[in-house]
Amino acid sequence: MAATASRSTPSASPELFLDPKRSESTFEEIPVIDIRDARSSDPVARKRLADLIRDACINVGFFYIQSHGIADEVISDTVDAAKRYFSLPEATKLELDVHKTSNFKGYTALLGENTDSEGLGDLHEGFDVGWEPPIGLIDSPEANSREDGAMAGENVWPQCLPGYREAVLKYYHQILEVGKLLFPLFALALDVPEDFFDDKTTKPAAIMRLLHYPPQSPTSFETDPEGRQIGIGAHTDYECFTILWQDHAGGLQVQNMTGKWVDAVPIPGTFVVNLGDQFARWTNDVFKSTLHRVINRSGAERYSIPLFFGTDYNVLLEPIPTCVTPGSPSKYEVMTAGEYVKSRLEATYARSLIV
Ligand SMILES: O=C(O)CCC(=O)C(=O)O
Ligand SMILES: [Fe+2]
Repeated sequence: MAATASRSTPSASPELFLDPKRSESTFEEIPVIDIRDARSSDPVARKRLADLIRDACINVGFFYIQSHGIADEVISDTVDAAKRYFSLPEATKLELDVHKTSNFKGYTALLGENTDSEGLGDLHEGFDVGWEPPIGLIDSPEANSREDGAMAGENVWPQCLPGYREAVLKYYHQILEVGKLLFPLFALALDVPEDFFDDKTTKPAAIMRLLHYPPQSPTSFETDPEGRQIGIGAHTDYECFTILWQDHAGGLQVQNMTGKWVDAVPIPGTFVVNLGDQFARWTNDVFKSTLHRVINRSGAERYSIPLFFGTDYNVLLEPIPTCVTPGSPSKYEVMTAGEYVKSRLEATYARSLIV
């Protein structure tokens, strides 16, 4: 179908989303978007912001956000917590081995994941956390009404690190609020009502990971000259979108349509946002779930914290009406978000070369 709508003059027409040019995107840079207007009640300002987000989602699948409102101290306390945890003896960390839980929470050792099916294991270790009420709010209505289906289960926490759980949950809940600000903007960007995701995101299905990447040593290139053992192998994320904090080490790369790896260089004061496969499913591939990887060649330890936002786990991943037309029919089998995420996690861990 021919598409004539210009991205700078958005319309409600589905043709806007079906512009063939969007799949030829050869971006060289990742846009930086100031999201201060996400908190504005001015519809014009919100629409302007949504238009910038739409452009990034259709052409790149990645963007940086600035003016997000999270204090540096909240971030640094969490990074310190991560450093303390990853410095523990391996045996202590393995007490919380992710394989001991049914919902993939806790510790993943170095090479414990193989994100790229062609890879030889990922050179990172991680600690996974799911939603739980903020400290002191055990009886929150959200906690009492959760139906997490395939992904149900509690977090696990190291008992030997005072303050760890507090720091991690404080960051988790603040970044969750940033995610909640973005969902209505994604809806606006898709020409559906701003509240489109409201009833689908009542119990945020949000997994957060603390990640530690040791520097990639020359030896790993000797044993793996083809570079199949890197920080995290080339992959797309599983949920709707990810908000990622990364330190100054660098190493995150994003692939454009020509196959070129573009560096997502660390920009102080920003988070990286990238779209995942649930959004590709919701939007019938109008929003790009872009391939990315990490190679830590900085010579220093690298730390990062992605938080993956999905819809509630019991919500069906069904294509958004503006993204489906007779000429562009729905591509994906409908399933719940929980079933989808669990199947992807199972596949990633099943490829692991260690058990
Ligand atoms: O550590 C990073 O910068 C990216 C991590 C990532 O892509 C992931 O965990 O899915
Ligand atoms: Fe990722």
